[in-house]
Order: sequence, then structure tokens, then C-alpha cells
Amino acid sequence: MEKTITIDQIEQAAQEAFDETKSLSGGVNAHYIPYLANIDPGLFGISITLLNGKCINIGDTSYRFGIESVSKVPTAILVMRQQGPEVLLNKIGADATGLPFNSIFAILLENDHPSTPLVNAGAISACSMVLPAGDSAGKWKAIVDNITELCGSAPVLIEQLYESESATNFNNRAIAWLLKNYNRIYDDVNMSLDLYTRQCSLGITSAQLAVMAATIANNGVNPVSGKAVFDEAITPKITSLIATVGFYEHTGDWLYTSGIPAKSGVGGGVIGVLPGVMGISAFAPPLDEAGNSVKAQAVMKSFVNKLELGIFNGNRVSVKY
Ligand SMILES: NC(=O)CC[C@H](N)C(=O)O
Repeated sequence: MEKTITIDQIEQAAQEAFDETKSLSGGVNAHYIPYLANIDPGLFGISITLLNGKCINIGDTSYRFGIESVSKVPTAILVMRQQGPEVLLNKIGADATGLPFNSIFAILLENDHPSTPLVNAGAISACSMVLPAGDSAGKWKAIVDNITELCGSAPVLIEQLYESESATNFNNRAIAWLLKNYNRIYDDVNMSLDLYTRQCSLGITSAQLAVMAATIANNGVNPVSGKAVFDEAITPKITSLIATVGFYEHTGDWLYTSGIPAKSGVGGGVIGVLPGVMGISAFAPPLDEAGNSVKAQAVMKSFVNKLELGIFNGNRVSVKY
């Protein structure tokens, strides 16, 4: 079925969804990373970027928070840009783990690959694959430049967050060395782990993340800057990865109730991708037990369901410009 929606309808649904969910309580800030435990839990925003470049921002959408696991999405895209989707599939994989994002058990269960670039193991592996090999500064530049192109503006490292994560990332150190044991780290182990930790510590806003999501939804062309960032063949690959594991052990429940492929980070940010239609981002620090923002989920789900934008309902949605 063809379904046409107007920009007015989108703005109204976003405002209603925001108003309905802004007083929700529940969840706690990520407490295992000291910096994140201290962020104001009342921050809340939703951002939408349409494929004509129009941006809708409601709430705290210019607050710069830790990108955390949302960074796994751009770095998976970067590896595909540099080496192609097939290499990513063969060296890392595209399966759900059904387990927490930092699971060591998931690696032991599937010792032939780290499952997906969107959990910690696969993301550390992805950082090891980024080119130029063996060059920490060159790899870091590639990671940051890629995010900058996807968002149309640069992320900024939150030094305090980087120090906080580096001082407490013992579980991730175990993951990195276990992957090394299975020959799934393709560069220096400590360098790969450090790049992963640093990319998680990048500060980003929900306004920026919505542009990133829209670039994915727009087959790799950033709708705000107009720049062709990646080959259109990458969009279905990254969106399928996001749909498969974006909310970790809650991914199925999320897709069932919202119908939108989305990826969370423990900083409280979430991106949602509606291919061919729009990119969405929401942000609120308190998390559920799987590490997904409670209010970001609520506002995004409310917005998508109001307009029946879920990808499984057979609607071919177009926005009237
Ligand atoms: N789910 C997340 O956002 C986790 C990211 C965090 N830096 C970690 O590695 O534990």
C-alpha cells in the first residue's frame, strides 16, 4: 500500500510522542562507566532528519553525550567502505548473539567468528580491520572522518569519558585477548581495543545522529551536506545488522513492538533507520537492564507507531515535500 505523509504530520507526531513520554521514569544511567553515571538523567530529546535535508529537533538535541555503542554502526560502515560487505561478513559475521553486548560467553559459543560488528567483540574486531593497518593515528583519523561525513559535522572526544572507560574496561580487555586467541583480531590487540574505547568516548548530539541515520536511510548520500559518503549497496547490509542485534537481547521485542531497525548506546543515544524515508535519533541517559535508553525507546516507538512507519507492515511510505 502506498502511504504519503506530510512534514506537518511528522512534526506533529514527533511533538506528541515527546510530550507523551517526557515524564516517564524508569531505568538508571550506565553505572559501570563512572563518567556516565553522573550525567543528568533528565536530559531528553528526539531528532528526525528527512531525506530532503530537513531536520526536526525537540528537547535536548544539542547536548553532547557519549556515542558509545552507536559508534559500532559507523565503524562497521567504514570497514565495508574500505573492504566491502563480503569481507565484513567473513571476518566478523552478521548473526544476533541473543546475549548482552559485552558477553564473553557469546564468543565461546561461536568461536569461529565474533557474530556481528554491533556487539563489543565484533566492534573491537572491526576496529582491528580499519585501514591503514598498523597505524593508530591513521586509523583514528579514518574513524572520525567517517563519522564526520555521515553526520555532516564532527564528533568531539570527551576526554573524561575516554579516561573513565580506559580505566575500567577490564571486561573488554578480556574480550580482545580472547578474540586474539581465535585469530579474530587483525591488527595489534591493544591498539584495536584502544581505538574501540576512544570511538565509544566520542561526544555526539542527537541532532548529529539523526543525520547519520538519514544518510544510511538515503543510500549513503548525506541529505544535509549532499555528499555521497558510501556505496548504496551498504545500506541494506548495515540496516540488516542493526535490525538483527541493535538492542542486544531485547532486539526481537523491540522490532516486534516498533518495527524500526534501531541501535542503542549506553550513553543513552539511539538511532533508528527507515530506509528511503528518514533517520531518527533519540537520547535520554537512564537505561533498561539490556543497556538501552528507556525514554529513547518510548519516544521513538510512539512516533513510529503513530504514523505507522514500521518496516514490516507493507506500507510504501513517501514524504510529501
Ligand atoms: N552498549 C554500549 O554502549 C557499550 C559501550 C561501552 N563502551 C562498552 O564497551 O562497554
